[in-house]
Parts: sequence; C-alpha cells; structure tokens
Amino acid sequence: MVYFPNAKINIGLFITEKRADGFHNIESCFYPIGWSDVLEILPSDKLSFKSTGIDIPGEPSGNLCLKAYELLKKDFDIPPVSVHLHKVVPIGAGMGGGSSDGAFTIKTLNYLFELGLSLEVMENYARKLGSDCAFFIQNRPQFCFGKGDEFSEIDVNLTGEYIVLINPNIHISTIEAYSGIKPKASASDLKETLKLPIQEWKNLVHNDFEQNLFPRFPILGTIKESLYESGASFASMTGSGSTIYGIFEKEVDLRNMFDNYAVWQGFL
Ligand SMILES: C[C@@](CO)(OP(=O)(O)O)[C@H](O)COP(=O)(O)OP(=O)(O)OC[C@H]1O[C@@H](n2ccc(N)nc2=O)[C@H](O)[C@@H]1O
Ligand SMILES: Nc1ncnc2c1ncn2[C@@H]1O[C@H](COP(=O)(O)OP(=O)(O)O)[C@@H](O)[C@H]1O
Repeated sequence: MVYFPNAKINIGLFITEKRADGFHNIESCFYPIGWSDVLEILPSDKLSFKSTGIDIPGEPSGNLCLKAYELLKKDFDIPPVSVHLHKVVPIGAGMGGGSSDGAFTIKTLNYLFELGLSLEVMENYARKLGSDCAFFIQNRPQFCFGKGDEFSEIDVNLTGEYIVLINPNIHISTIEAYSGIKPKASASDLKETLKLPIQEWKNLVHNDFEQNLFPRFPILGTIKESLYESGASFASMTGSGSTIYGIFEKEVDLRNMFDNYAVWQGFL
C-alpha cells in the first residue's frame, strides 16, 4: 500500500505553561496541508526500512515508522513488513513530517493486518511516539491543547484558500526551541479569534516561538514580511520553525521570489 503522510501548520501557537513532566501545555489550531511524504508498507519475510529523498538524521531504528511498527508489534502478532519512506517534507521544519509518518504507519498496519483499532486507540498509540503524532490519526483541523495531543472542535474552514510555505533550510530542534520559552497565559481566545475573517487575524493570532527565534534568525521575519507584501491575508511561522507560511485569497506563484529555499504552494 502507498500512502502520502501530509504535514500540518499551526495557526496560532500559545505556550501557556511548563508542566511537571518537563513538557509544555500549548494551545493551537493544527491544520493539515498538502506537502507530503510517500510511504509504502508491504508484508515481507523480514523487517526492513529504506528511505530515499531528503536525508533523515539518525539511525533507521530511531525512525518514527519503525518505532510505530515496534509499538504495535509488542501488543499484536503482526508479521514483518518492508517499509519504503520517500522523504519530501523538510525535517525539523515545524510541520510535523516525522510525526505524520509515524501516525500513517499505525493506520496502515491497522488496515493491512485488520487489527480493528478504533481512532481513539490509534491516537493512544500515536501519543507514545510524540506530542504531534496523535493529530495525524484523524488528520483534520482541530483545536489542540495539553501537550498538543488533546483535541476539541474548532470552527475554521480554509477550503479554497491558497497557501505558500517557505522553508529557508534552517533546522530548528524542537527541544531547543521550547527551552528558550517563558510560558505565559494565551494572549487571546484562539477558538473565538479564528471565527473572525482571516484578514483580521494578523494582530490577534500569534506563534509564541517567533519572539525568540526571529531575533536569532532574522531571515524568518523577512520572509514573513515579504509574504504580507505579496498580498497574504495572514502569515506566520509554523510550530517551532523554521517554515513560514502565507495564506492568500487567490492563487499566487512565489517560487521565483524564494528560489534558494524549499517552497510548496497549493490550495488548502
Ligand atoms: C512545536 C510543535 C507544535 O505543534 O510542533 P513542531 O514544531 O515540532 O512541528 C510540537 O509541540 C512539538 O511536538 P513533537 O515534535 O511531537 O515533540 P515531541 O517529540 O513530543 O517532544 C520533543 C521535545 O519537545 C519538547 N516539548 C514538546 C511538546 C510539548 N508540548 N512541550 C515540550 O516541551 C520537550 O522537550 C520534548 O522532549
Ligand atoms: N520519518 C521521519 N521523518 C523525519 N524525521 C524523523 C522521522 N523519524 C524520526 N525523525 C526524527 O525527528 C526529528 C524531526 O522531526 P520532524 O517531524 O521533521 O520535525 P518537526 O517536528 O519540527 O516538524 C528529526 O531530528 C529526525 O531525526
């Protein structure tokens, strides 16, 4: 079976509290986007993993696809599989690409071996892989809170809007990004704010990581500004960076403007 594990953006990201377990409580709207990897999982005589495309740092055993397999293998008598991941989504880019690969592996194994797991059970397995991972089980816009792995409904629909994502090849580690943060109460009620027309989000919807990372990497602020100058209704960094996105009312082509960087553009 071939699947296309897609990335996400964060629309607004408040870091509200440091928790006793060392993680942070956040409030954010997670929204799926079309930038995707390619994942093939087939039953096989022995377990194997191959990746092509963008180089993934670390050993294959640390890859979230294999971690997901091992997690399910502990509880179910599943046969070996061969996994081929073609990596397209930039790594350490705030788009949850690795988390999506892990979640899609859980969904694929569930389907392939008829494990009969409910969405809720699959989300619980995904939570063990990483904070962002459970979101990709249902893979639909959600208000995310707690570690980013608890969900409630949010009234936001960007279907028909056009998104441009710019990744300036700066790898930001999530641990490092959180370590520079002083948590504070959320600046606004995201669920209410996102009901407003998108043109009104600019001064109300913030990503708390920007304040720390923009002074360190001035290019990030420059890209965000260029997106507004090019007519974006809303622009922001996603997650812990370094990808910056702009949402436009109609189709634009900004590939020439950012030709040194990885760019993805398409309808939401
Ligand atoms: C910042 C966010 C926002 O959506 O996205 P990305 O930028 O990674 O896409 C997420 O919170 C990233 O989630 P994820 O990448 O799954 O993080 P994990 O693997 O669970 O944790 C990596 C490290 O980040 C820190 N961490 C993560 C999540 C959280 N709510 N609080 C934290 O403090 C911890 O130090 C943890 O050891
Ligand atoms: N399938 C995978 N794809 C990308 N990174 C992975 C994968 N499995 C494990 N990782 C590890 O996760 C880290 C980054 O995860 P990623 O989801 O790309 O970042 P972010 O959470 O910032 O969007 C990398 O350091 C990488 O070693």
